[in-house]
Amino acid sequence: MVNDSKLDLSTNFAVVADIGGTNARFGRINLKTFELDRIQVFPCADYLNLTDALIAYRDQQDVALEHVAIAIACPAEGDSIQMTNHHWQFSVRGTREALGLTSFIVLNDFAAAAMSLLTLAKGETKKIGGGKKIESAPCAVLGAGTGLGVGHLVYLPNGDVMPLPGEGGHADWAPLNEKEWAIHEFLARRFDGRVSAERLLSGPGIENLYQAIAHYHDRAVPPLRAKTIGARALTGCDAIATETVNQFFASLGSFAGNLALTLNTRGGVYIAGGVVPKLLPLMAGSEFRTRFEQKGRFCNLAESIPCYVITAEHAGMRGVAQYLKQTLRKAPATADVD
Ligand SMILES: Nc1ncnc2c1ncn2[C@@H]1O[C@H](COP(=O)(O)OP(=O)(O)OP(=O)(O)O)[C@@H](O)[C@H]1O
Repeated sequence: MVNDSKLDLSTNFAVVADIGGTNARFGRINLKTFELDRIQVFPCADYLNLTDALIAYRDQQDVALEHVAIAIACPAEGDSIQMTNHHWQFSVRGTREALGLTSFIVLNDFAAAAMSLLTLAKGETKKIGGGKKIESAPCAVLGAGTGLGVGHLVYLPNGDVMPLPGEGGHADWAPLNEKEWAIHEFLARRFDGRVSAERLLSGPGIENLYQAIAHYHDRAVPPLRAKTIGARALTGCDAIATETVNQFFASLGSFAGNLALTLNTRGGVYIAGGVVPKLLPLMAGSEFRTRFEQKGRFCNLAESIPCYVITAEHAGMRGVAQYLKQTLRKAPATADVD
């Protein structure tokens, strides 16, 4: 997290954003009520840089750019920010000065996704399979979008929560059967000998999987966008697309189960990102949960941990707002922000 900031309890509104490799989502948060309004989504590809996108948002929504807090899909630890799956890069201080901002806070997008878990109402998640959530136990959140994001949320003894961002989407992918080894071999040739989980478990990953599975069956297929593959799988008109989505969910289950074991996430494993909600009708019949639980001597632990797909709108921006809420609460209080 980078905080170039004079945000305090006297502030009324902040602009918040959730910047992914494909979509930049903006909104305005009321810092007294924590309500989000003036929401607008821009394709990142339409803007040269973040500053231009922020200016377009300001002009189209008639909001003041004074306090800005963003979640972005890359490490956010120093002044220099470079997106992983898009060309935008900027200096935190340079952006604050160029836009004349009073405060500018930059979070990793999965730190925000982790904070968003605190805001989820009952109807905003869909449970996949069994297991029972233990309140205040660690949670994991992963999200397939342009990339594969990973974060965790832990509860501290003083009642605060701490989001733990990371780069878990870039951990090695582990094949588990003969077909997966063939997929691994195909993708290793494409990606310089190493296959990270993101190479399968993302929108571009679905496109890679489609080619790899066609190759496994000795079939020639055209390069298709993830959206088309997803649509074909949903209608059942393309057997390779159906197999691709099934493979996607099987590997997502294995990966989610690895996160559950790594941090003993008895608070649950949550699935964010734009891809899974679009393919949700195919998830229940997939191998997702079987593979989540297939953890050898620790299958009982995996079985006890629930999985949820986040179906809430704008969870990333809500996560940024939740982060601001916790930060402001800790500031020396002269006013009530709740
Ligand atoms: N119907 C669909 N089925 C499968 N994938 C889809 C579908 N529609 C869009 N996608 C893929 O979803 C991805 C974009 O997802 P999302 O909106 O979560 O991205 P993002 O938040 O900008 O990215 P990130 O945060 O991962 O950098 C694109 O790779 C796109 O190809």
